[in-house]
Amino acid sequence: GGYLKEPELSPLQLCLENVHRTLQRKDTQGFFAFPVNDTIAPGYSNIITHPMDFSFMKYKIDSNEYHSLEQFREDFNLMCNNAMVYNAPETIYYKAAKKLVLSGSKLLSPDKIRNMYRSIG
Ligand SMILES: COc1ccc(OC)c(-c2cc(C(C)=O)n3cccnc23)c1
Repeated sequence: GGYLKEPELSPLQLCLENVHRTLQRKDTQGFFAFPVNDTIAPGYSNIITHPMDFSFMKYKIDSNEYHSLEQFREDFNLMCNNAMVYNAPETIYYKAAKKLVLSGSKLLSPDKIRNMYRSIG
């Protein structure tokens, strides 16, 4: 809308926005909404070499950096795995990541991915 040129989203981008929104809704506490920083997580940047969070994934969708659903799933799994590397198993972050990665594995199963590709033609 409006007079400024808004980039039209491709079918894959629209599909990724939907998947991203569905997964982010499960992060009710917002632990995965933004990058983890060394202030709230001491030594984080020394331990986690490839940080990932939902805001960065959204940026990558909108800048058309994902060329497949699988590439998106890799970033999602990276984000959850980072939390299970940095945080001890008894922490709320580790437990939230474990639950989130399970949700993602269901939503992004090979069968679900196949059906999504069929729907975007
Ligand atoms: C307590 O409130 C918040 C708010 C935002 C957070 O990350 C964006 C986090 C957070 C998120 C994480 C993760 C995901 O490892 N974390 C690890 C240690 C300490 N804090 C966090 C916690």
